[in-house]
Amino acid sequence: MKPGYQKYIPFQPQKIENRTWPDRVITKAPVWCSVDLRDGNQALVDPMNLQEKLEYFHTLVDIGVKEIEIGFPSASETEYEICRELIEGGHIPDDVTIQVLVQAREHLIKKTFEAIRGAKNVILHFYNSTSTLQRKVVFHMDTDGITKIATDAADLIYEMSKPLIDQGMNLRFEYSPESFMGTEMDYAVEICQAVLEHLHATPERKVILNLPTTVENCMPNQFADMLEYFCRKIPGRDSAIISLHPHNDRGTGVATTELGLLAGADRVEATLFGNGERTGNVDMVTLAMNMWTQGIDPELDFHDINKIKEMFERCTKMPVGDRQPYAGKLVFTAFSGSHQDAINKGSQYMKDSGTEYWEIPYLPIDPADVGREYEPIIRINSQSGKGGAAYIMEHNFGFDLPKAMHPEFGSVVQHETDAVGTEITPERINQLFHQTYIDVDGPYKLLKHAFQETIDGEGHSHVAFQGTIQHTDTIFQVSGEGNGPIDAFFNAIKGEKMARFSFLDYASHAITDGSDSQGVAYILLQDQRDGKKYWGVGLSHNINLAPLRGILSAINRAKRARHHE
Ligand SMILES: CC(=O)SCCNC(=O)CCNC(=O)[C@H](O)C(C)(C)COP(=O)(O)OP(=O)(O)OC[C@H]1O[C@@H](n2cnc3c(N)ncnc32)[C@H](O)[C@@H]1OP(=O)(O)O
Ligand SMILES: CC(C)C(=O)C(=O)O
Repeated sequence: MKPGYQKYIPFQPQKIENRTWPDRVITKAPVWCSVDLRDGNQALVDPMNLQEKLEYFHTLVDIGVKEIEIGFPSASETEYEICRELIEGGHIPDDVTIQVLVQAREHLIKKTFEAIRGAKNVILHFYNSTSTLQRKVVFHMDTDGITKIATDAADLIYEMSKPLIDQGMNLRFEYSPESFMGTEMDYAVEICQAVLEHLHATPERKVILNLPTTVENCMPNQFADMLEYFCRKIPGRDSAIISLHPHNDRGTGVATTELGLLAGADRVEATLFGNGERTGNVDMVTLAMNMWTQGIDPELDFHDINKIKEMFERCTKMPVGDRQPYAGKLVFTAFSGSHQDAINKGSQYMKDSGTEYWEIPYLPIDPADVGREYEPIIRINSQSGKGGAAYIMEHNFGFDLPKAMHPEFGSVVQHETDAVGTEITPERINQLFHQTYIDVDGPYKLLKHAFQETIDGEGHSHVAFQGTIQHTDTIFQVSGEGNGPIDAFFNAIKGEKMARFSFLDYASHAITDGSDSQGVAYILLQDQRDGKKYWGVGLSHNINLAPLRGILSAINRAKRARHHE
C-alpha cells in the first residue's frame, strides 16, 4: 500500500457541459423525509426502545414532517414490533406517510410486507449498493448482476403490492442505488431506469429515486454536477421524484443538499441535528432554518428548538454541540467586544428605524424564531468590550448608560475579567456598577435636603435648595438658588471645597422594576485642578434627589482617586 495520503484514490468528477445549477436559487421547501428513526437509530450506541421511538415519532409529526422512515422492520423483532405498534396503536395521522427500509432480498421484503399491513400511507424503500467499490469488494458482481438484484426486488415488490393497493393502501415505492456518489453516472441512470420500468412508474404513480451520498466523498459542486447530469439523462424524469440522502463525512452535508436542490432534487432525507451513521446524516434543522433566513417558508416548525433538543438528547443519548447551528447553547452568544458593539447598535437601529427586516450584525436569525429570545445574547469575559457591559446594564438592569460613560465602566469590567480570567455574570457586573458609582459613600454625604420651587409670571422655574452635608466628622449647612435643582445645588456648594468641579454632562431616565419606579441620573464632572473627568450616578425615588446623589458620587470618586494617587 502507498504511504500516507497517497493511498487514497482521488474522486473522479463527472464531466458536464453547460451546467445550470449555479444560476439557480432555492425558492421553496423540498418534500422532507425524516430518517431519524432508521438511519439515525441504526447509528446509536443503544438504539431507541419502543417508548423513545414513539415519543420521537410524535415530535417529528408535531414539527410537520409528512414522510417518516420508521425503521427496518425486517431487521429484528424489536423493529418489527415498533412498526406494528405505530400502525395498530393509531399513532400515525392520516396525512403522514410511514417509510420502511429493506435490502433487495426476498425474505426481508416478504417480512416487510407483513410489517406494514393495515397502514394507510406507506413508502416501501428498498436499496442495493451500486458503486464500483461495493461491486468489487462486497458483491463480486458486474453491473448486470447488480441490476438484477434491484429489478428482481422491484418485481417482487410490485407483485406483492397489488393486493394491498387494491385494498386501499396508499403504497408508494422508493429505490436507493446505495453509494450513488461512487457509481459511474451512466450506470446509475441505467439501473434507476430499469427499476422505474420494473415498478411501472408513471407521472401519476411516481417512484422516489433516492440518490444518497452514503459516504460523502466529493465536494458539493461535484455532487451537484453529478445530480444535474443524472436528472438530464434519466428517461422518464417525470415518473420519478428525485430525493437526496446526504451524509456528512466531509462536513459538507448541508452544502451538498443545498446544491443538490439547485441541481434538480425534489426531496430531502435528513435527521434532527444530523444524527446518523458516522458523522451523521444531513441536519434537517439547519437546512430548514437556512431557508427561513432567506425568506423561504421551510414548512417545518422549529419555533421551540430547546424542547426538540431536550427530547432528542434524552431519546438518543447524543449531545447537541454548543456550536450546532440554530440549536447549540452558544450560537446566539457574543463574548467578543466588536461583535457585542455591533449587536448593540443593530438592536438600537431596529428600534429606532422601525425596519421591517431583521438587521442585526452577527445574529443571522432572530433568536425568538426558535424560541430562544430569553437567553443571553451578550456574555462578558476578557474578550468583551465597553459596549457589552453597557448592553448588560441596559437589558438586564434597565440602566441606559450615556455613551460617553461606556469607556470608563467598560474598563472597570475589563479589569475584573482580567483579574478573574473567566466569564463574569450579569449580577457581578451590576454589583461592580453599584460599587463603583452608586454606593460611593463618602467622604461627602447628603444628610438632609429640601427644595422649594417657584414659577414666575413668565413660567420660569426658580429653585431654592437647603441641605446638610457631612464630610468625615464635620457637618455643615449649605444653601443656594438656581433655575433648577442641579443649578441650585451647585450654587449651594460654591465656596466649599466641593466647588472646584465643573459640570460637563448630565443624563437621566426612569428605571421601572415591577411597580417600583426610580430615577437614575448620570453626571460628568471635571476636576478643575487637574482636568480629570469623573462620572457619578445617583439613584432615587425622588427625581430631584437622583442628580444630587450623582454629583456627590462624582465628587466622592474624584476625592478617592486623588487620595489613592
Ligand atoms: C447505507 C445504509 O445505511 S443501509 C441500511 C443499513 N442498516 C442496517 O443494516 C440495519 C439493519 N440490518 C440488519 O439488521 C441486518 O443487516 C439484516 C437483518 C437486514 C440482514 O442481516 P444478515 O443477512 O444476517 O446480514 P447482512 O446484512 O450482513 O447481509 C449480508 C448479505 O446481504 C447482502 N446484501 C447487503 N445489502 C444488500 C442489499 N441492499 N440488497 C441485497 N443484498 C444485500 C450482502 O452482499 C451479503 O451477502 P452474502 O451473504 O452473499 O455475502
Ligand atoms: C439506504 C440508503 C439510502 C442509506 O441509508 C445510505 O445510502 O446512506
